[in-house]
Amino acid sequence: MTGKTLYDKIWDAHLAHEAEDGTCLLYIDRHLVHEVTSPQAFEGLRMAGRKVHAPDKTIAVPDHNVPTTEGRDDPKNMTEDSAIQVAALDKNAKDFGIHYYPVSDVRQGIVHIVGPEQGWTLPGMTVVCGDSHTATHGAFGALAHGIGTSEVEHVLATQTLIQKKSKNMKVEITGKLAPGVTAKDITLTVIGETGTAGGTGYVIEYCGEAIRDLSMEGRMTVCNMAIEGGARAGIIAPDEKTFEYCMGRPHAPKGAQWEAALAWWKTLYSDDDAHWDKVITIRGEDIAPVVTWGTSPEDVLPITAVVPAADSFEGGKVGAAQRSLDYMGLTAGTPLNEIEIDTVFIGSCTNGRIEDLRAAAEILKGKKVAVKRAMIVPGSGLVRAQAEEEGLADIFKEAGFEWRLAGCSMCLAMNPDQLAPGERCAATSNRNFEGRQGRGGRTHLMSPAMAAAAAITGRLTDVRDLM
Ligand SMILES: CC(C)[C@H](C(=O)O)[C@@H](O)C(=O)O
Ligand code: SF4
Repeated sequence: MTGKTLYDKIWDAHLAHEAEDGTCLLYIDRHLVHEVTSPQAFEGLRMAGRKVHAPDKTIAVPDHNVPTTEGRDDPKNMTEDSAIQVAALDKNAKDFGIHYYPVSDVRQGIVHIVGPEQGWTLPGMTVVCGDSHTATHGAFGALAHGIGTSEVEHVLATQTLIQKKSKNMKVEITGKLAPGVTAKDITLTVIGETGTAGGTGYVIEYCGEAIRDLSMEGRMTVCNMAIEGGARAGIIAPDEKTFEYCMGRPHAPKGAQWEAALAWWKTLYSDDDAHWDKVITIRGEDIAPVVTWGTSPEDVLPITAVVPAADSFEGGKVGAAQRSLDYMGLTAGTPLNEIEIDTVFIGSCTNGRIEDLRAAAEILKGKKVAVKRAMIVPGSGLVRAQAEEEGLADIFKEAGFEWRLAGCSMCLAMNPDQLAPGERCAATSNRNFEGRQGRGGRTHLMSPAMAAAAAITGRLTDVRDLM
C-alpha cells in the first residue's frame, strides 16, 4: 500500500459516505459565510422551515460590500444592493444564531483574514465558504475551498458537502528566496508557469524550503491564489509555525484539548511514498519580483522584463494577448518599469495582513507618494489596530496614503472603492480581470513591497532599486 498525501489524510478523516460512482459526502468543520453568496441559501432554509445544523461551526462577516470609510454602518453610504445584502446578513446571523462579526465589531474584516485570526481555521479541518479564495485557509493544513450558493444552503442544513475527490499535485519551491522576493512573487510565478488551468482537477500541496521559510501570513498569500491557478484548493503541511500561530487564538482548543489536537496535527504531512499525479518544481533562487501586464493572473513577468508582443504567444493565446494589451493600453516592447500608474491599492485577502503592511511601511518610511490616489486597507479591524499600535498607520498617512477601515475594498468593484475607466492601478489583490476594480480600470498585480515602491515613483518599479 502506498502512503497518503496530506490531502488524502484530511479527506479520509472527513469522509461520511462514498457512493459507487465516487461521489462522496464530506463532513465540514467550519463554514464561513459572507453577505454576497448567502442570502438565497438562508432564504432556502427559511422556506423549508429548517435550522442551521451546526450554528457553532458557522461564522459570518460582511466584507465585500461594506464601505471602508467612517460612517459605513449607515446604509445611506452604500448602494441599495449592498445595503440589502448587508442587512440580510445581519438578520440571518441573528435569526439562525450563528457567530457574527458586524461592521461595528473591531474583529470584522475580510472573511479569509478573520477566520484564521479568530482561531476558527485550524490544521486538519475541512473549511468551506461561498467564496473562491477560501483556498487561503489551506495555509494551516486545512482542506479549504469555495462552494456555490446552493452548496452553502446544503452545508447550512446538513454540515456536509457532496464532493468528488481531486487529484494530488505537488508544487515544490526549493532553496531560498532572494531579497525583495516575497510569497506573492512565489504564487504569481507558479501561475505564470502552470497557467490558470494548470491546477484544474487538483488539490495543490505547496512544499519545499522556500515555503517552510514563509511565515503563516506568507503561506496564506500563496494558498490564496491556488484558485487562480485553477486548483480546487491549495494546502501546506502544518508545522511549529502553524501551531504557534494557532495557540491562544479565541476559538483554538485549550488545555488537554489542545494537546489532543496537537497530537493529530503532527500526523498531517504527506508520506514519503505518497502518490502524486503531477509535480512542479521551481528554484526559489530563480524567482524575481514580478508584476502582471495583462488581464489574467497568468500574465506574469519579472519587473525587469518588457511588455510582450501578442505574436510571441501561440495559438488562441495570440488573440487573448492582443485583447489584454488593448484593454491595458500597453505597447509591446515597453519596459514594465516605465509603465506609469495613477493609483495604488494595498489590501485584500491576498495581502491585507499585518506582515504585508509592515513590508509596505518599510519601503514607504519617510517617503511621499507620487500617484493620484493611494490607499491601504487592512484586512481586519484587528490588523488595523495592530498597525496603528506599531506606528505603521502614521508612516502611511505621512507618505500620503489613505488609511481605511477593513473590507474587500478595491479588490473588486462591489463597494464605493473603485477605479475610473482607464485608471491604472498597482494592486496587491489577486485578480486583474477586465473591470475587476471598476469598469475600464486597469490592474497590475504585485506584492505589497512592489506596490509601495510603485507608489513612490509613480510607475511600476523594481523594489530592489529602493532597498
Ligand atoms: C463575491 C465572491 C463570490 C467572489 C469569489 O468567489 O471569489 C469574490 O470574493 C472574488 O474575489 O471575486
Ligand atoms: S478581498 Fe477580494 S479576493 Fe478576497 S474575498 Fe474579498 S473580493 Fe474576494
